[in-house]
Amino acid sequence: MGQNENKIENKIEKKELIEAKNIWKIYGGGEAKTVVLRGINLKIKEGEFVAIMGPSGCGKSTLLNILGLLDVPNKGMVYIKGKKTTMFSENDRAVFRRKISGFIFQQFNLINTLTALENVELPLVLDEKNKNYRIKKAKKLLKIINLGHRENYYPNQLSGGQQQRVAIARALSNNPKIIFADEPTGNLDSKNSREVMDILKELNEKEGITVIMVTHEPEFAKYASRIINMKDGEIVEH
Ligand SMILES: Nc1ncnc2c1ncn2[C@@H]1O[C@H](COP(=O)(O)OP(=O)(O)OP(=O)(O)O)[C@@H](O)[C@H]1O
Repeated sequence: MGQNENKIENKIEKKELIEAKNIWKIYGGGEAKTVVLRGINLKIKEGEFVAIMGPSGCGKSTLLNILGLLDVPNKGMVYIKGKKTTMFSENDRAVFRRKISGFIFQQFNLINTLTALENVELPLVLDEKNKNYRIKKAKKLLKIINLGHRENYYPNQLSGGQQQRVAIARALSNNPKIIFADEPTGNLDSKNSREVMDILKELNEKEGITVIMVTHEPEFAKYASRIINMKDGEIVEH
């Protein structure tokens, strides 16, 4: 088969990785009732880099958490590779979060009493990988993000940009297929932000990892292959 045909086949084979159908999220009741998501419909294919944008409070993080199975909607359905996630057991959801997904947050969420190396190793400890494998893998990942020389530093001895890179290495330790990033540059200056975005872009382009990222910043949304704009709990524009 020629190269062109191969390319076409790859295109056809790119499946729906995540589909959200009519997602509603409502907090509280009575006067305190807040409708955060109002019937969101969304499809994300394998290998996409999607940026979710919109004003503060419009429901971006809530949507990301629901797509990443960290949270559940009040109504509607999330499908992972066509499978209804309501059919997932609590264990299936945990496996999806631990083995298929990597999470990156604005606040880095590193453990301050663990070194950079130990932070990256942690998901592998939870995954019961042996010590040799863990250390080898964590060292390799720290090298990839150019922090090999800081493996024994604690988070408070690292700059914000370095901490976020450690958090990325940690998110990569389980070879995830999808990275969920919630304002990954929110606490970084523009130089460090660009570095983090370049890493995400490279992971997407070279490793084929699907990236779903919430951001405020149009400059960084441009790294994505698709931008989804939200307003008041709805998607207003793809
Ligand atoms: N646990 C909760 N209980 C009640 N309301 C909540 C809860 N979590 C979020 N909300 C509300 O849901 C709305 C959407 O929050 P969300 O964090 O998804 O917005 P966002 O678009 O990510 O905002 P930002 O850009 O400021 O992070 C907000 O009005 C928030 O106050």
